[in-house]
Amino acid sequence: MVVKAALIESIFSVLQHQALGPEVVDSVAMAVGEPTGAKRYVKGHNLGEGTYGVVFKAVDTVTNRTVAIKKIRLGKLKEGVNVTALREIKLLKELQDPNIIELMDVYPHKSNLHLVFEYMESDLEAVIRDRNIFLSSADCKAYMQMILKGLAVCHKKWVLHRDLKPNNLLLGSNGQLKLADFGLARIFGSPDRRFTHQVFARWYRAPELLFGSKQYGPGVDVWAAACIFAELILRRPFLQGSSDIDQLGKIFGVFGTPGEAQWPDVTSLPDYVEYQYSPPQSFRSLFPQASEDCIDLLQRMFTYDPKQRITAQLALEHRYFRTEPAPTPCYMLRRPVKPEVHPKPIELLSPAGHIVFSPPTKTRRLQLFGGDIKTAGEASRDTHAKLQPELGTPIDAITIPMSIDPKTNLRPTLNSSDRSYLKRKLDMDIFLTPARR
Ligand SMILES: Nc1ncnc2c1ncn2[C@@H]1O[C@H](COP(=O)(O)OP(=O)(O)OP(=O)(O)O)[C@@H](O)[C@H]1O
Repeated sequence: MVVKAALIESIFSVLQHQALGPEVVDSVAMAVGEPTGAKRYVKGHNLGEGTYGVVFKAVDTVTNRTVAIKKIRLGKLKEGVNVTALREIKLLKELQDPNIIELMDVYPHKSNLHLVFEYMESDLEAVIRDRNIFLSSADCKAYMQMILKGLAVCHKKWVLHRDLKPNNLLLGSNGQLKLADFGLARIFGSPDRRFTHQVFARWYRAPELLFGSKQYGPGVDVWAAACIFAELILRRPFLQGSSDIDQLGKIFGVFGTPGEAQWPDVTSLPDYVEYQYSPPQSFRSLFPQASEDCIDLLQRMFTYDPKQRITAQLALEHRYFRTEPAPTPCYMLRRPVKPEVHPKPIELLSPAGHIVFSPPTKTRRLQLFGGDIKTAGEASRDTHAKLQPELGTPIDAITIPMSIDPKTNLRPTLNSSDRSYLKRKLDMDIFLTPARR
């Protein structure tokens, strides 16, 4: 690990005093002997932009490895410090595991902090969306096992990820899945510790969060993992609410409105409101192709009462992972078709006649402009229809229902007011509550 603990600690202590700016951070780096951080990497193209910063591809000239560098503005003195980066560094330092993204280096440059990660080829969302990939039950089992292994490690170290979703599950060239994007992660453990409930992209939010719980635990990550499990099986996001209230409505429409017997504390949650009674649907009807073991595990992960919801560790020990078929070895998992490998960029024609090129690596940011908005499923079908002759492979008979909210054409993520609320909240949290070691 190239990360210089001393450097990071120095940055932490400098930033914790808040009276100092980015120039001081640079001089701290010099003092601990790493003035050439930025010079070590040859910058490549942008890989994408997340809520907290731009990520670009680069080559490490010392090791010759390809890396991904996340550039995060440290912020001006009067704006306060961007604690997201600090949080991510601090937690990733403690979490080293084959199923968790490796933070290889950290360096300040100008007024930005750069986090250097191992480069990952793709993500689980690209797999789920790629209609050329048939996901067998052994493949789904392999992905779930890797997700739960990564989560179990986080929870064992008292870390909640709080932003699990398919595009935060990155895939290496050997098919290995790794949990990434720890910008919203938090230390948990103290029973009276109160957290913000504005975490997770809506479709992956546990019902206790939607009812405003501030004293939640690792069950929120298990619920999100269950949503991803269902998404792998169905090949579409499972519970696609268009607002928080609608999200709860979608959950209750599927699993039934919870009563006190099923979830004893539900009525005392801060934002609890009574919903009209809906009966539960049977898991068998929701997942007709799934095995009994698979359904049993899904049911345990989708348990309403967070206290009774299965833990990531116990989920890993569930018989689903011990019975046939065995999880596919990761190097045998099919990788999504990368747009770069096509002879020409993927084209999507908008109704108004504009040619819209898909982003080089990130189909999930797909947004059409001019005229009607297509669903991602329609766009994906168009894309494949165009590519089929070039690929030479017939799009087989598997019919995969693909639907993303047709109104927005996008997966919901945190909105800007959520983000500024979070930023204020997290700024306070990190300086007021020392992390558990
Ligand atoms: N280690 C990595 N290797 C390759 N690409 C990466 C890596 N880390 C991030 N990326 C890519 O960089 C882009 C931005 O990632 P980032 O984690 O900052 O945000 P995000 O997950 O896309 O969005 P959000 O912040 O809203 O969750 C994404 O396209 C992501 O796939």
